[in-house]
Formats: sequence, structure tokens, C-alpha cells
Amino acid sequence: MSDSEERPASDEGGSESGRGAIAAAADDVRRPLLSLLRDGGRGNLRWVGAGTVSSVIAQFLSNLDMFVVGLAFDAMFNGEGYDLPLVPAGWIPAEPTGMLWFTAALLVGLKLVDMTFGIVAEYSFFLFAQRTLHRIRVDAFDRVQRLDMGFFDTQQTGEVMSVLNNDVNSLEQFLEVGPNLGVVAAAMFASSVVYMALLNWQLALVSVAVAPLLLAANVWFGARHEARNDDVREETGILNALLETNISGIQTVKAFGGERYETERVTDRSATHRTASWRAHMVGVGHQPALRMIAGVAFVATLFVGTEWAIDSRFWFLPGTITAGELVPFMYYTQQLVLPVRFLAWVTGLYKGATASAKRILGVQRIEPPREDGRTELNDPDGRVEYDDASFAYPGTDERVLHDIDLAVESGETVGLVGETGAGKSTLLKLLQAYYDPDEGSVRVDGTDARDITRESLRTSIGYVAQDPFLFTGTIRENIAYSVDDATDDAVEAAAREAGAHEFIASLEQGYDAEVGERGVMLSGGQRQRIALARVLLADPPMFIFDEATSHVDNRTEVLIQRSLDAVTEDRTTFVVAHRLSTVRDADRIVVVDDGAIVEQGTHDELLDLDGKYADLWKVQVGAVGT
Ligand SMILES: Nc1ncnc2c1ncn2[C@@H]1O[C@H](COP(=O)(O)OP(=O)(O)OP(=O)(O)O)[C@@H](O)[C@H]1O
Repeated sequence: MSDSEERPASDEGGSESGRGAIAAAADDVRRPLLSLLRDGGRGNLRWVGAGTVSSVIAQFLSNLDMFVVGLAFDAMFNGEGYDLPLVPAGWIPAEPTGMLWFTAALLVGLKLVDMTFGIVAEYSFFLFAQRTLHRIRVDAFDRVQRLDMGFFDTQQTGEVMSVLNNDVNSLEQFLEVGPNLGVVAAAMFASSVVYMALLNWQLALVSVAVAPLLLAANVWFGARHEARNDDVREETGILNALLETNISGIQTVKAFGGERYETERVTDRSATHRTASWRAHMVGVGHQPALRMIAGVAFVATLFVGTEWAIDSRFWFLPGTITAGELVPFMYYTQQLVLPVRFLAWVTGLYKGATASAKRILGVQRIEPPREDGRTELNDPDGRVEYDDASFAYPGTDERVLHDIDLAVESGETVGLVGETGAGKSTLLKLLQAYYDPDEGSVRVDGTDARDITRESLRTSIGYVAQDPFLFTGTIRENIAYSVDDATDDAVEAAAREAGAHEFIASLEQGYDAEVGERGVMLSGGQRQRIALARVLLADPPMFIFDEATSHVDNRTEVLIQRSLDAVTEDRTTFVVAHRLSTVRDADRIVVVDDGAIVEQGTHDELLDLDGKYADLWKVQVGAVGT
């Protein structure tokens, strides 16, 4: 294939646009993060309280050391009084060496207490984060699982996965760091200001004058960084979607010799991503130095004013004096003002990401709530099925794919459904399993409308095998025993024999304990179908749906499977969809579906005699006529 040739564009922006749809469902929530945390954090908010109090105490204690050092210096070198709040005067030695020992012991004591509160703060915030996340993750997953099939028709599963995975992770990043760091930043800033004011409030005003500048610079850089980061995120989404579609479609890429073309596409996209990242990084490069520069100016100003003041015992209009012991901690606290602002920038970034993620998680919770479940339990039904004038169009479409379906199936009957591709056979059976409700008319099981039956009891009453069945990661045994607790090995093997699967399973090195899928044995389409068949046979439901369930199996094996299935399905209502007409030839009744309507029904012989649609299909298959 030439590189210039047109190829259909992959859904490059798919994930982004899907996220938009999910986020749109929570558009009216004003504070999504708060709303999510209020619900998810129920019962654990006290840990935020404990964490906040501990963190504030830890920061005030941590910053107290320079305050004490300043007082000690003045007492030891300048002969000033060594008065410490809350410490009885009698405890403090009068001579310098004693003061030094006392100060050292006091600082060690302070650090120990500070450390203890720091640990309590970390523990409390972490506990809150993990418990809350656990609840949010499980809750979001549970809601997604319960959504109607209509939701999964319109949303790509990748998009839902992205919410459950990426968005929950971004929430985790924020929760693990954000609240604690936010409190640390605020307490660090407040304690520096308080200690400076206690030392000399006038000079404190000089140092703190820089704070609005620091904040303004932070906001300016933050806003520019955010805008450019948005570009990076968008580019990352596009690049990931491209990589994902290419790798999952690798066989098609190779079949068309498209490797070079795909690499070129990824190269272009990756270059755009690199440019966006570079632009975002360049803002970041200036951010920290700018903050340090502003703090540096404040540092020099404080040094200048303070030192002049100490030398002249007055500065400009400021009366009184300042000692070296006061000035040194001052310089330290002035430097300390930068750190909280940097922390704040970090927390703000995480907060913004988490807010967008919270919106999408709430979106998943709110989008298209599932239809109300029925209330009638279906207990071991006889299996009478009636379609009564049922018509149906898929949600979000206008086109009816089923029209006025009337069909009455007796208990124990085996019905073959045939018809051209897209005729509506699978859709007809989806109504029976209540994945969708008919727009008009009804589907009844044992006389009860499928809408009124609890979905769980309805679906567990029907053993369903699809054309391309899904096997879970795990062993073959686990897959066969999926819906049966405590299935014995003998029962698993018996089901596998009935499904014609035992022979090939036994030939595997690890037999029933062989792992399926990426980490284990690779199975052919027919082998997967037989395992899926064994899975429903073991579940032993009162009704069956086989939707092209043996289409990948060779003719000889199908005949063998058919024989054992005949015995199993003899007394159970069974629907068999098949393109290979020999599969349904012996059915009690064959129903021919064409363009969403039932056009013929009867036994194989009756339909051949009718010489209509079925007879045409049959002739084509036995080679009596060309297509
Ligand atoms: N989820 C969906 N959303 C919208 N339309 C759908 C959906 N699934 C199927 N259809 C449409 O409904 C019609 C009937 O599809 P259905 O799968 O029931 O046909 P079928 O007879 O089982 O075909 P096949 O033999 O190829 O499996 C088709 O036109 C199909 O495009």
C-alpha cells in the first residue's frame, strides 16, 4: 500500500470527546470535587480534622526552633533575659554553657514532639485518602456495571475505563498529597508570620510585604502553565488513542503493509506532543527562579533594614531597636515564605486535575441511570416465551430493527432463528434477556412481562453463548465454573465433555488448570466456543440461547456437540441462531427473520415445501443454486 493512499482516520480524539460526554452529565455540579469527597469520605471526615490539627501543631513546632535560637543567642552573647513562654524561669540556667545545653535539649524535645504530630498528620490524611478512594472506586465500578447495555452501545469501553482508571488515579494523587500539603503550606506561612510578628512586628511588615508579590507571580505562572498543560493533556490523549488503535489493529496494519505509514503517523503526533510539552516546560523553567528572585529581594530588604536598625538603634521613623538575635531568625523566616507558595502551586495543579477527574467520575454516576429493575422473581420457569407485537429501535436511533414480532414458543421447544446478516435475530433475543425493552408490544416469559422480572433471575434462567464468547483471565476450570460456586472437578469435566471440549483440554499440558489468554494458552475460536458452552451447561439453566455458538467449530465436531446438546435441551426452551442451516435443521421450529420481521416459520421440511426464503437459503447452502 502506498503511503499517499487514503486511509480512514482513526478515532484520534475519541477518548477526549467521550470524556466530554461523561463530564457533561455532571456539568451542573458546582463543586464536583467537594461533592464527591463529601459522599466518598462519609464517616472518615474526622481524619481530615485530626490531620489538620496535627499538621498545624507540627508546623508551628517545627518553625519554633529559630525563634528559640534567636532568644538564646541574645541571652548568651548580649546578656539579655532568656524568657520562654510556658517555660518556668527557674528551669533556665543563668550561665551561657548551661543555656546552650538547655537550648539543645529543648530543640531536641521540640523536634521529637513535632515529629510525632507530623506522623499523626500523615497517618490521618493517608487513612482518609485511601478509605475515600476505595469507596469512590468501588462505587463508580458498581454503577458502571449496572448501567444498561444502551450505555455501552454509545460509549466506548475505553472511555469508561479511562474514568475508572486515569481519573481515579488523578484523584488518588491529589488526595494523597493535596490536603496535607495545603495545610502544611498554610501553617508554615502562618507560623513564620506569627514568629516574625512576635520578634518585631514592624520589621515583619517589611518581610511580609513580599507575600502578595509571591502570590501574584504564582498565580500568573500557574495560569500560563495550566493552559499549556491542557494542550499537553490533549496531545497525550490523542497520542494514546493512536497507539492503542494501531497496536490492537496490528494484524490489519501488517496485512496491508502499513507499518511504515503508521510509524510516520505516530512520529508526527509525537512531534506535536513534544512541542506542547516543551512549551509547558518553558513556563515551569521560569516559575521557581522568579519566586526565588522575589523572595531574594525581600531577604535583602529585611537584612538591610534590620541591620541598619540594629546599628543605629532606629531606622528612619521606626523607633526602638532590634538585636542580632532577633535579626537572624527573621532572615530565616523571610526565606521560609517561598516554600509554602511553591507547595501551593503544586497543590493547585493537583487540585485542578482532581476537579476535572471528579467531574467525570460524577458524570459516570449520573449518566443514563439504568432502567428500573423488575420485581417478580423468576423461579425455575417452564420456559414459555411470547413476543406480542414487539417493535424496537436501538436507543438514540430512529430506525426500527424489529417490527411487530409475534411469536409464541412452548415450554421445551427448540427454535432455530435464521435470516440474513443484520436481519435482527440477535436483537430479538436481547429483548428476551431484557438488555432492552421493546418500544411497543411486550416479551413475556411464563406469562410475565420481561420488564417486570428481576434482571438477575431472568438472565440466570437463560444460558447464553455468543459467537465470540468472552473468557476471563484465569484457568479453564475457573472459566467453566464461573457461575457455579463449589463446582466439583467431576461436574466441570462432565460439562466439558457435553460441550465437546474435554478432548482438547485433556491434551493440554496443564489440562483444566491451563491459564487462558495472554499469560497462558492461546485458544482457537472453536475452542473458546466450546469452553463457553461448557460454562452454561454446568450452570444448568432452564432455558438456552445459542447465538452462533458453534459457528467456529468444524462440521464433524459440531455434529458431536449437537448430539449431546439434543439430550440437554430436550425439555428446555432453546433458541439457536445459525447461519449454517444444518445446525438448526432438526429444530422443532425454524423461524425466518428478514429485515426485522418474521417472514416464515415451520419445520425444516415444511419450510422447504413452502419454497420461500428458507428454501432459497437452503439451496444456496447445499449448492443447488448460486448466490
Ligand atoms: N447496539 C446497536 N445499536 C444500534 N444498532 C444496532 C446495534 N446492534 C445491532 N444494530 C443494528 O440492528 C440490526 C439488527 O442487528 P442484529 O445483530 O440483531 O442482526 P442479526 O440478524 O443478529 O445479524 P448477524 O447474523 O450478522 O449477527 C442491524 O441493522 C444492526 O446494524
